[in-house]
Amino acid sequence: MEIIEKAPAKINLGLDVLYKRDDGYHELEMIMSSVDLADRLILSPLPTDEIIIKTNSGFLPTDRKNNIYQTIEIMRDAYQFKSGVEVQLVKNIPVAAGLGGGSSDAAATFRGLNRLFDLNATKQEMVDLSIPVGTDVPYCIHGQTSLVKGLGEIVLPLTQNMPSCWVVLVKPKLSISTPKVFAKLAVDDVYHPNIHALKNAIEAEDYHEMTQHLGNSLESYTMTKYPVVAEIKQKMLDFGADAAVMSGSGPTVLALCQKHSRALRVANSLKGFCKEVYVVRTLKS
Ligand SMILES: C[C@@](CO)(OP(=O)(O)O)[C@H](O)COP(=O)(O)OP(=O)(O)OC[C@H]1O[C@@H](n2ccc(N)nc2=O)[C@H](O)[C@@H]1O
Ligand SMILES: Nc1ncnc2c1ncn2[C@@H]1O[C@H](COP(=O)(O)OP(=O)(O)O)[C@@H](O)[C@H]1O
Repeated sequence: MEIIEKAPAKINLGLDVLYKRDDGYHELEMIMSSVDLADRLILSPLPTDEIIIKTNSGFLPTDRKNNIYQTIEIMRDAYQFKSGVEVQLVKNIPVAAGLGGGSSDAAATFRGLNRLFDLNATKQEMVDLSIPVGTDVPYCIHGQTSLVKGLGEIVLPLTQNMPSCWVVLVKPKLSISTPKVFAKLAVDDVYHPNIHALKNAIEAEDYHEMTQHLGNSLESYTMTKYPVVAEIKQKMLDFGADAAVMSGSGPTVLALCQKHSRALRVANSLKGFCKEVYVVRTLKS
């Protein structure tokens, strides 16, 4: 028996860093949504108790460092099934891009194991178990446009999906260290996007108003350190995107376009500049 699960990329339409907590982490308030750029996982049971991960990506660990591996161990512990599992991961989401690929793979593994072994786990039970795997996993288990708070463990689905549109994703060839970004952030000085206006615009299904409120507190530090990120955003706007913002801790920048022709124009204009350019759609839950 085989189970196939899709693991869509997440985007941060809004990311506000509220303050630095006593434990050193930063309290966040975010609006997250998902797009149809997705990894694919094929899960099957094994006669032994092994966990085997096979992937087309040369860069990923296939041992306990992989979020999929950790998820299988956590679910096996919680639901006491003995069987081993093989997961074939078809990686389409760029790694370490601010698109939550690893977290989405973990969420797909929770869903897939639930189906494969008839575990009857509720969404909330999976969310509770997922927190140690990664801060974006609870959102990825919910999977619909949400207000996300804390470090990512509080997920409040909005009453509406984000208005449907085209999303252009551009990832420069850069690796950005998330710990470094947070460590260097001047918290008292960051830009605070208006997350509540963004939430209200989405819930009112007002595309134009939504585009006015995209924003990311981490953007200005990253753009100063890596000017190419600012250049990508500016080019997207110059070529007619309705709005553009960096996703998560970057370096991917996303642009929203209502018209497909406009999205193609933005994408084509950036292809000579960056190798990794994707034109995708928003997802409906
Ligand atoms: C910024 C976000 C938003 O979706 O997205 P991505 O860029 O990963 O997509 C996430 O909160 C990224 O969380 P996560 O992916 O868990 O970050 P990690 O790499 O584990 O974080 C490493 C380090 O960054 C700092 N950190 C991280 C998250 C947070 N809310 N406050 C922090 O101060 C901590 O020092 C932590 O040890
Ligand atoms: N299944 C997985 N897919 C992607 N990355 C993974 C996975 N499991 C563990 N990782 C590790 O997690 C790190 C962050 O990956 P990813 O989720 O793609 O980034 P981001 O949080 O920026 O969106 C990578 O350095 C990678 O080695």
